[in-house]
Amino acid sequence: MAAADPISAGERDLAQVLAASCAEPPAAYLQNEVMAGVADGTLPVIDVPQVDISLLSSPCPATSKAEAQKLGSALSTYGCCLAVNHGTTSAFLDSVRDVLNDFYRLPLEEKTRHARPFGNWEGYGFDEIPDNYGSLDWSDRLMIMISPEEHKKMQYWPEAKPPNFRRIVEEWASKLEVLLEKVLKGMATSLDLDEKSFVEEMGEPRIVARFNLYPKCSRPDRVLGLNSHTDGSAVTFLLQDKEVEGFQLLLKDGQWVRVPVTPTDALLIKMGDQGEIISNGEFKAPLHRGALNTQRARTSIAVFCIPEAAKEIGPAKGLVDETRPAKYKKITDYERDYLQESNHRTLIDSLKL
Ligand SMILES: O=C(O)CCC(=O)C(=O)O
Ligand SMILES: [Fe+2]
Repeated sequence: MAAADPISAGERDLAQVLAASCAEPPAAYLQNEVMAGVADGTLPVIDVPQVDISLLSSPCPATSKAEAQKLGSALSTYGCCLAVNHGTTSAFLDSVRDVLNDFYRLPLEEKTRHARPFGNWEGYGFDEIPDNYGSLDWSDRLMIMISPEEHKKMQYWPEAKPPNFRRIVEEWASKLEVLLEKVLKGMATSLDLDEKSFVEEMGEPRIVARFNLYPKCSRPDRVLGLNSHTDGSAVTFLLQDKEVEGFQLLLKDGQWVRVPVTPTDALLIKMGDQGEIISNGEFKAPLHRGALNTQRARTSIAVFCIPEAAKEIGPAKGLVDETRPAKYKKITDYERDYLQESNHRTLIDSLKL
């Protein structure tokens, strides 16, 4: 649990001023050592497998099953895949990127009208810093629950500025609800489960959007935009920057790789810890991080799809029998514990049987 926010908003602004002037970042942001390969382009690039979401609901059973198997295989090998034909046009995704950029261009007084209060995760501003947290993240973020309707806290949603924010994000939320259901059905189908199985395990999903801005940084070899972590969600959708690369992933063999910028209308689908648990470890939540560069700020939007708080989450029934024991304990409201945990791997590890 965090006792107090050790870094004030003033210091955070300083980080951005420093970024602009290319001076040395404050010590609290520095990783212990130079991270060879993180920022200098020497890490290998992976070709993330593509999944055509429209084919998951093809009237031809062989076609939909084959696409579901592509999804399942990507999620078990890489913990992620690139979704195409996911029901949202490039033009609409550009308008989502535009409202993010318009928000971050507002003066600080305007953004802090939606500031995250101490003890909350929702709102504008940096994350609460748990005890024993490593180096700070070189990032600014706005985090809001975008679905279901009854859990939305509109005081954290930009209203008049930027003018289209609410309309665009609400429209995106309804598209993402539909996409989530298709992806959960595809995941279940790939494991030979009833297609509704994961949808039912999740209950009424909570969908949280995190609008990330990573300012440029003079020391991308010592500072991360986002420290390495797994997501606490079941499934995460990531809308990447169209031009600036920075998302990196740890493969099963221990190799960090760069994920290239995404084609304009593709969305990255990523497993979170609860996706790993529900699938009894068939799908892997990958460790990932955000790298920086000296030239340009980078943005991304991560959308976390989280099971209903009251639902008990554990390996899906159809995946456990005498020959395939449950690999994880059951848990309720994993997300609450996750948000308080400084080392996210420890939390899912504590559930392993
Ligand atoms: O910015 C990125 O590419 C990654 C974002 C992310 O992992 C997160 O917000 O959890
Ligand atoms: Fe993440």
